[in-house]
Amino acid sequence: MAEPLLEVRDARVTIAGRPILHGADLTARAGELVAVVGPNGAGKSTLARAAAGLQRLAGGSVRVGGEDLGRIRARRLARLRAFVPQRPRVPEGILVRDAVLIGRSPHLRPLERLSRGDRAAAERAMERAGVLEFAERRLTTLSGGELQRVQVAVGLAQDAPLLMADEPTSALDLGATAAMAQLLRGLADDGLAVVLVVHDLALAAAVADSAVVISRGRSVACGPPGDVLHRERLREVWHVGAELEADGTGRTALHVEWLAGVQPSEASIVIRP
Ligand SMILES: Nc1ncnc2c1ncn2[C@@H]1O[C@H](COP(=O)(O)OP(=O)(O)OP(=O)(O)O)[C@@H](O)[C@H]1O
Repeated sequence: MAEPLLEVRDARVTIAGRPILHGADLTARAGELVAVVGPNGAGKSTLARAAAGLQRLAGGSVRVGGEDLGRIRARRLARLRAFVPQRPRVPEGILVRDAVLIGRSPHLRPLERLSRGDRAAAERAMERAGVLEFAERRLTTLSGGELQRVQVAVGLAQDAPLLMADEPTSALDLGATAAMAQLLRGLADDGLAVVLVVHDLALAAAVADSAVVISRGRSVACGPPGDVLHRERLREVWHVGAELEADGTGRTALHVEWLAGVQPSEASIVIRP
């Protein structure tokens, strides 16, 4: 089996004195799409940020391309992995095309100008993410869903063998979600290692080779989505009666007992008055 492009072992993260991750594992190989799933606040984004080198570890290890993350310099790390954040910072006045071109910066030497090849790579990334039509718009004028797709284009422009995307479909409509699913699956089929943090379990089951379930700061299961996202686990981790159905052709459904009455003490989301 190919060496993992990403290997996170027993990751521990403490924020403001509070343990947020206490034992999370995540492995992704070239050609593989790994979905990271779990309830709100479980630690998925923290795990993805730690795996991307954007969150300091209090324990455990992250290896990217077989090397310890702490030993990889920033510019080289940016050529090895692209990270599409859940909540990107949107600078005033920047055009979409220029934002995507920033994705090329890890490939430039200091003060080196963008080449024709860089511009072509940015155009390809915009085309693949379906954002060419917004190329001349300012980032601040985009809708939430349009902006998410632009963020994916920025990540693609990096041309890194490992792409991590934190909930890139959360603001997308059904058609745009399907297009994103196809794009991410296509990237994995092209040989990238893709890590997708996602809430939609039916989507995860349709596109992912494996799913890592995060619950209360730990990875509690890892394997083919159809195996790990069984009824008992959905009850145990999400506190809901639900069943995943997959026919093996990329068509999936999540049957949820929406009104079955979750005990308030069990609910992962508590709405306070
Ligand atoms: N900077 C921070 N300061 C304090 N707490 C934080 C900070 N960042 C994350 N947390 C807490 O860490 C926990 C895990 O957060 P994280 O964003 O990783 O969860 P998640 O699984 O991605 O959740 P969601 O599905 O809601 O996006 C949450 O309880 C969150 O409030």
